Amino acid sequence: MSLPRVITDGPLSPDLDRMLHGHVELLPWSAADADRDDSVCGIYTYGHPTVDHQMIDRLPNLRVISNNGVGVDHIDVAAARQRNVAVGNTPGVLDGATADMAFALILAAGRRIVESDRLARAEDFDVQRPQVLMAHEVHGATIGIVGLGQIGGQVARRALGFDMRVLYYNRREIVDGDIAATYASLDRLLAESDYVVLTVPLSSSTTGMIGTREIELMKSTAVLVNVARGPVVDTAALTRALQEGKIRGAGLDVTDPEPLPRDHPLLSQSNAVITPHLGSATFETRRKMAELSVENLLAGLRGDTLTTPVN
Ligand SMILES: O=CC(=O)O
Repeated sequence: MSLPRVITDGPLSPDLDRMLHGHVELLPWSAADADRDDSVCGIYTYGHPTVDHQMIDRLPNLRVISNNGVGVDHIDVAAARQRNVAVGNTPGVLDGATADMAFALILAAGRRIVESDRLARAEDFDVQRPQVLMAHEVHGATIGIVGLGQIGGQVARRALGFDMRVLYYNRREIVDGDIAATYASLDRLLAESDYVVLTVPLSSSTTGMIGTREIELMKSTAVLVNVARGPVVDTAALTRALQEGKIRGAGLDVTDPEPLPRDHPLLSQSNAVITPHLGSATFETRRKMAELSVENLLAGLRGDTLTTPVN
């Protein structure tokens, strides 16, 4: 019996290869370039390849798009819905790892860890000078979480462990929430926070949410941390602000564009700590993401309800 055919952007991890073996026939992403392909029933997105309505239209027998990740800004979910194609993602399983990364960036940018590491390794480093690489404290500071969802909530829990005052901004205030966080307008949050952490999904309303005006509202000692999506921040405005010392630093797990071109000025800023989109990159979390996304894919191919459908 022939296996359902699924287009994917690989190479997939060995775990995923093992989980899919014997269940589906994998086709390379380039297979989607055909004018029309009646044989393809599924799309499995591993990185963040674009699935637009043209691609969906070229695959008339498509039943499911399963995304190995929570953000689905690269998938035209509305077009899929219109065609009755199920879309699945992996919410919940990566919140802790992504919040850990947010905190790693808070501490790294806040306490200048990367600069300190470079100094400790420098040829001419001899004795520690008293004023070298001074920073500001993380514990007891005010953190402003933009997007108190599942990941933002995990960031808040960690912040409370650091005795931080937690502000958050959402489109709507959370009533009866179980986290000791105070709702603030975005402007107030930006003005009062020492660490501003972005954990919102990318959408038309969050694209460019942090630009020149918003950065101007931030304290000159504040640090901006982005574990959401690069385009939530206006890269040119952030680069200028870091160059001019308008804010103290940035911790970025995501950038726009991603990756940054090798000659991008942001890469020369020592007050920016940049990691290449590794929020979920732990063995434990990636395993759970693989299991959930494969479960969604196989359910969709069978015509069953997905475990974690997008909306
Ligand atoms: O960026 C990571 C994800 O969307 O899961």
